[in-house]
Amino acid sequence: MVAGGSARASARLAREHAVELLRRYREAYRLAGRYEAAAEAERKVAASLFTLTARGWRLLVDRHWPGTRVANVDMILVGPGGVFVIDVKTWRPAPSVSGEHLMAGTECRDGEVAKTLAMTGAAERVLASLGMSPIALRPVMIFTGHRLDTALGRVRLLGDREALPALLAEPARLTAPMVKVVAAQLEEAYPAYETPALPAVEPDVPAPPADALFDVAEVEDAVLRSVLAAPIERWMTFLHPEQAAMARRDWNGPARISGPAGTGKTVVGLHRAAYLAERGGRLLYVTFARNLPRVQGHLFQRMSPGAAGRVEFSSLYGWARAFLAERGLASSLSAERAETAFSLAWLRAGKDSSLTDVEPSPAYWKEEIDYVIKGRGVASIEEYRTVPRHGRRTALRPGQREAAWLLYEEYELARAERGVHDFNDVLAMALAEARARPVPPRYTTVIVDEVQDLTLIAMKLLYALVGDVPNGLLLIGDGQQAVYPGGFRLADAEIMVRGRGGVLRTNYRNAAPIITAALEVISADPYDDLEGTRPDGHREVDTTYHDGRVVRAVAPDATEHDRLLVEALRGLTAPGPRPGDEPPGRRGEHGPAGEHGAAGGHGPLADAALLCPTLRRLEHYHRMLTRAGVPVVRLESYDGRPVEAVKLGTYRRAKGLEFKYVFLPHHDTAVPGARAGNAADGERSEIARRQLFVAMSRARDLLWLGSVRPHC
Ligand SMILES: Nc1ncnc2c1ncn2[C@@H]1O[C@H](COP(=O)(O)OP(=O)(O)OP(=O)(O)O)[C@@H](O)[C@H]1O
Repeated sequence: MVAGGSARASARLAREHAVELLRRYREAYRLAGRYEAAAEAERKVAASLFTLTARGWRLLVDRHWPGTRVANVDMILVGPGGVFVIDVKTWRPAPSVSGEHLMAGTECRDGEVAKTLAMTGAAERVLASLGMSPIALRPVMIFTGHRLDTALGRVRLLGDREALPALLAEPARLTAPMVKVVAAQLEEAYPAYETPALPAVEPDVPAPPADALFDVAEVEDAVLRSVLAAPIERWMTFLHPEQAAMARRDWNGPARISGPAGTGKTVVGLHRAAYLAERGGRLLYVTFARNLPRVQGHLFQRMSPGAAGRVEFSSLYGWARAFLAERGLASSLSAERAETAFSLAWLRAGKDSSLTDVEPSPAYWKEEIDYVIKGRGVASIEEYRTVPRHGRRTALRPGQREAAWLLYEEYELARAERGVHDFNDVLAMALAEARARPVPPRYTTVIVDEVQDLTLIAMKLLYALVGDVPNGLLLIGDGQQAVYPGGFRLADAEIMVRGRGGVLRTNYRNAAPIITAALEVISADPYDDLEGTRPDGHREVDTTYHDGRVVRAVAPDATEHDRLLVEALRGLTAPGPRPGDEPPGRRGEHGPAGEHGAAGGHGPLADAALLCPTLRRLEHYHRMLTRAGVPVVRLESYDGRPVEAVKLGTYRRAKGLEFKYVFLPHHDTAVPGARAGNAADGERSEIARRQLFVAMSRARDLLWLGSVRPHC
C-alpha cells in the first residue's frame, strides 16, 4: 500500500482531475457539436471523450469514414492507459454477449465486432513501426443508453456511463511524450483524422452541468485506481520490431524461438500468447519449473487482463497430474520414495557392477535412468544399446550399457513393490493416455518455455496436445541454460521447426559487465541446442546500455565473507544512490521477474535475490539473514508480486526470473573441480557452470560474487 501521505496526495489529485473534467464538459459538448453529432446520446459520448483532451489525451476523429454518420464516428483515443479504437453504437435492443457472439436483443451482430477489429488491426499495423505491441491497442464498443462493462474476446464492451471511468482506470502504459508520438504517427498515417482538443488552459467555465455522462465520484475513483496501480512496464507495451514480428507471425507448424539469456524470449512468448488469445485462441503456457508459471501468470494478467482467462499457465508435472486425475487415472508421485527405491536397486545391482569403473557416484546413474532411459521412453535393452546419450560425456561400452539396464530394471522392481511413481512415470502415463484417448482440441496453442530442460518424453507429450497445426507448438529456450543432464533433439520427437521461428540477440536485462562476466563462465563449453551440439559457448550478444557492475568480494574466511554479505545487503537499504540506480525513465520497466522498484512503491530489498547452488547452503543463509533481521522470502512462495524481502533460492529455482541485485555467496565453490580426463567429472562441472551462468545472468544492475581465499 502507498504510505499515508502519498495516498492522500493521490486522492486529492484524483478529485482535482475529476472535477476538472466535469467542469470542461460543456465546452466539450459544444466541440462535439462541430462533428455534427446526429443524436444527442452520441454527442454526449463524444463530449465525454473530448473532455479527456484537456488532460493530455488525444482524440482522433475521422469525419470521412465511408458510410458512417458523423456522430457514429470511429475514434481513436490515445492516453496514458494506451490506445483505444472506439466505435459508438446506438442500439435500441440491449447488447449482450452469448457464447462467443455479440447480440442485439436476439439478433447476432458479429459483423460489427469484425468491423471494430478490422479498424484496430489497421491501427496496429500503423503503430508496429514504433514497436508498439498489439496488446497495447484495445478495441472498444460504446453503447449509448445501455449499462454494461464486459468483453468479447479482445473487444471491450461498455455502456456510455461506464466508458469514461473504464478508460481512466487503465493502469499507465504511455508517458506524456509517448502519447504525443503515438498520436502523431496515427495522424500521419490517416490524414483524414483530425485531433480537435479542448484548450489546455481552462477558460472561464460555467458551473458543472448536471447532464454529463459521468459524475465526479465515479471518475475520481477510476483515476485513483489508475494512479495506485503500478504502471505497465515498457516491455509490455513496446517491443523491438523483430520481437513484435515474432509475436504476430503466422507459422504453419511448430516453431522455435531461441537466443542467449535476457534477450526477451519469454517476453515474446507472453506477447504471442496474448496476441493469439485475443484472437480466440486457447493456450497452454508450460514450463518445467514449478514457481515460474505463477510469476508468468501474474505478469500476463497485468499485461493482458482481457485474455488472461484463455491462457493456462502450468508447470509440466502439475499439468500432467491434473490431466491424469481428470481421466480418472491415479498417480502416486513421490520423489522421496522413488529415491529410496533407487538406493535399494543400487545396493542390489549397482555398487558392485562395472558401472563404478565409469563413475562411482550412484547419483550419476540415477540421472542415466531419469534422463536417458526413462526420460527418452526407452522400452528395451535392444533400444538402449544404440540410443544416443545427448549431453552425457561418458562413453559406455556394451557391457556397461547392459549393467545400466539391469540397474534400471532393479529400480523399476523396487519402485513397483512400493507402489510409487517417479516424475517420468507421470509423464509416460499422460503420454500413453493422450495417445490412447486423444485430448479433444482443448488448446489451439502450446507454448513451452525453458524447453531445454525437458526430457524427450515430456516433449512428445506436449507435441501430442497440438501436433502440427498452424501456430500450434512454440518452443522457447536456450541450450546454454540447460541445468539438467541428458537431452534430446527435436528430430527424436519428430518435430520439424525448420524455417519457423527466430533467434533473438539483444540482451535487455543485464548491464554489460554482468553479462560479460556470466558468459565468461561458459564460453569454453559445448552445449546441446535441440537441433545439434554447438562446439563452444561463444555467442554474439548485443547489450543495451545501462549502468551496473560486478562486485567481487573476497574474504579471508567464511565468517568475514558472510559479514561482507550482510553489509552489502544492508547497504541497499541505506540512504543515497544504489548500484545501478537508473534515471527516472527506466524505472518500473522490469520484466519477467515481476513488478519491482518504484512502480510498486517498494524498497530495494524487493529487487534483491540471494542464490545458492544447493539447498543446504541456502538453509544456512536463510537462518543467518533471519538472525540478522533481514527479511527474506523463499522463491518457492514467490509469485512475482513485489515483496520487501530478499528472495532466497537455488540457482535452478531462479530459472527465468530476474532481479536488480543478485548475491551469490561462495560462488566459486559452485563448480566442483574435475579430475583430468574423467568424463563424468567434466560433465558435472559443465552442468554446474551452466547453473552458475543462469544465476549470474539473473542480475540486472548489481552482481555480488562472494568467495573465500584464506591468505588474501
Ligand atoms: N523490447 C524490450 N524493451 C525493453 N526491455 C525488454 C524488451 N524485451 C525484453 N526486455 C527486458 O529484457 C529482460 C529479459 O527478458 P526475458 O526474461 O523475456 O528474456 P529471456 O530471453 O527469456 O531470458 P532468460 O533466457 O535469461 O530467462 C526483461 O527484463 C524484459 O523487461
